[in-house]
Amino acid sequence: MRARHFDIAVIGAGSGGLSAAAAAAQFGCRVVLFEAGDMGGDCLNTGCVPSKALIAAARQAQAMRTAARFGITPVAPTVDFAAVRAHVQRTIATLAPHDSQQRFEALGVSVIRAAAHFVNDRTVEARGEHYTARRFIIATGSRPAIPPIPGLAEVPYLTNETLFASETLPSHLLVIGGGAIGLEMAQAHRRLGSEVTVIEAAAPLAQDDPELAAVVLGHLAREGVGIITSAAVSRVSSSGGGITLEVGGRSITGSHLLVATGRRPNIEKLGLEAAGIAVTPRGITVDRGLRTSNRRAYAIGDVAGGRFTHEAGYQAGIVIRSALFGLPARATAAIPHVTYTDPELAQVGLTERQARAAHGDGVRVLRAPFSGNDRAVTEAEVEGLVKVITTRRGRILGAGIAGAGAGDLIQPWVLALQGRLKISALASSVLPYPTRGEASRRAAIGYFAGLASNRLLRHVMGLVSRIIP
Ligand SMILES: Cc1cc2nc3c(=O)[nH]c(=O)nc-3n(C[C@H](O)[C@H](O)[C@H](O)COP(=O)(O)OP(=O)(O)OC[C@H]3O[C@@H](n4cnc5c(N)ncnc54)[C@H](O)[C@@H]3O)c2cc1C
Ligand SMILES: NC(=O)c1ccc[n+]([C@@H]2O[C@H](COP(=O)([O-])OP(=O)(O)OC[C@H]3O[C@@H](n4cnc5c(N)ncnc54)[C@H](O)[C@@H]3O)[C@@H](O)[C@H]2O)c1
Repeated sequence: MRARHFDIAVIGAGSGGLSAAAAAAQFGCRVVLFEAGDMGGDCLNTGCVPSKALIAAARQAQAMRTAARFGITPVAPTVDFAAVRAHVQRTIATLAPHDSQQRFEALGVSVIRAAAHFVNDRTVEARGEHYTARRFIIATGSRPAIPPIPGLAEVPYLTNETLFASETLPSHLLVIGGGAIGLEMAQAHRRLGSEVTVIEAAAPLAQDDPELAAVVLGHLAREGVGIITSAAVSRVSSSGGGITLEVGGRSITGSHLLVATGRRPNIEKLGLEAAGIAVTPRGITVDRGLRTSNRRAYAIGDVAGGRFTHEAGYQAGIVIRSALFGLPARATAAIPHVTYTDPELAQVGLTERQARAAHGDGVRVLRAPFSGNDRAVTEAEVEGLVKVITTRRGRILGAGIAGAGAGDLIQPWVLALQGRLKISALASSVLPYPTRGEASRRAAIGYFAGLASNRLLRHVMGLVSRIIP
């Protein structure tokens, strides 16, 4: 069979694959892009976009309930779930053209709407045709990992792949898994009017700084999200339209069940063995330049152990630099992450625990609570804090923020880490008043608070005051 030849073949048109295909096409390469499902992948269709649209609707409902603190009569909102769902679907439709087949074809990319798999180390097959390429970029993403809980396979359960198409608001949503999906969706459903119970096997938000996570978890508890921690679900069953979980000797019954217990990389149907591409259960094995064990092939995004859309996009840039220009490129940037609960939880670089593990006691921990931030006070949203970890000499190791808008507020810290700025750069910046961002500067200034007790500095100041009376 004669193969069609390209410079770059990209498998998967999600966050990583689309970024890579667009960049390669813009540099004039002949690019083929394979997509087995919907253009845009998880993020657009069943991930970031619908989840954030649902969260936005839920925030409006909550604002109506809690308006009394501003002197406005609070009301119990009437939630028209079909209309909420329509808002979610409309949001996807609004953003879809950016990821569409038409847009990519206009960029010069050959888009093949079919599953692709390797037949040897330099050829993939899709819909019975062969395609060769100078370089391959595998960006096939991940899918929900379903735990082997007895009875689970026999009951109707939701995952992120089905949740946003669901037509009824659950009266009681059970959620297995207290990670990002579990808690974002738990709060959104609670605010829209569901009773919600989350069952987490270990600790919720375990990737984050416990001090910051506690701010979010405390808020969720006050809003009525039930979270059962360190608990294993031993059995799942359904009867009379309800779903029952056996958890630590007690039974909890809900109307719907969401399983949000992590991800599995999409590696099984790719013919990776034929291509000499090594894998582990965590995904395709890559080096720091994201190259696989087949030197013609790279892997990016969730299929290579990634977790976030911006991470997949960043990795696309790294492999394009390497594949097109042969430039040595390594994925070394600190990847921030944000959990879009309210309050939000954001982190970049090391948490306090990670910093102490790496640097021992040679770290400084700087904090600025939002209760001391004028804008937060005017908006009656004073929960949370900025927490920054530096070395003794003021090198920034990491920053975390729990509070309203944390995902936006973390951005100067991303820049600071990327640009290797010292804490003095943030402390000396002039920020507009009143903004929540001033809390970051306040935390940075905290680094210098210790200087007032520095004996040498006080001695010098004493001398100066004698010379210049
Ligand atoms: C509910 C939810 C909320 C999320 N929220 C956020 C968030 O707020 N912020 C954030 O940064 N991240 C978020 N994520 C994570 C984010 O969606 C993923 O990290 C991101 O989509 C990964 O991009 P990717 O390119 O690796 O994979 P995907 O975007 O999943 O794309 C993979 C594509 O490959 C296709 N494919 C698979 N196999 C083949 C094959 N053999 N041939 C052809 N095509 C194939 C699939 O159909 C899919 O379209 C969320 C995830 C979920 C589930
Ligand atoms: N805001 C964001 O950036 C965002 C939002 C949603 C999802 N995502 C990404 O999507 C992916 C999936 O998210 P997720 O929440 O499913 O995974 P996760 O890894 O964030 O959390 C899964 C949770 O489930 C728990 N768990 C596992 N097995 C369990 C069991 N049998 N019983 C009870 N609890 C169990 C784990 O201890 C963990 O806390 C992640 O990569 C995440 O980064 C990101």
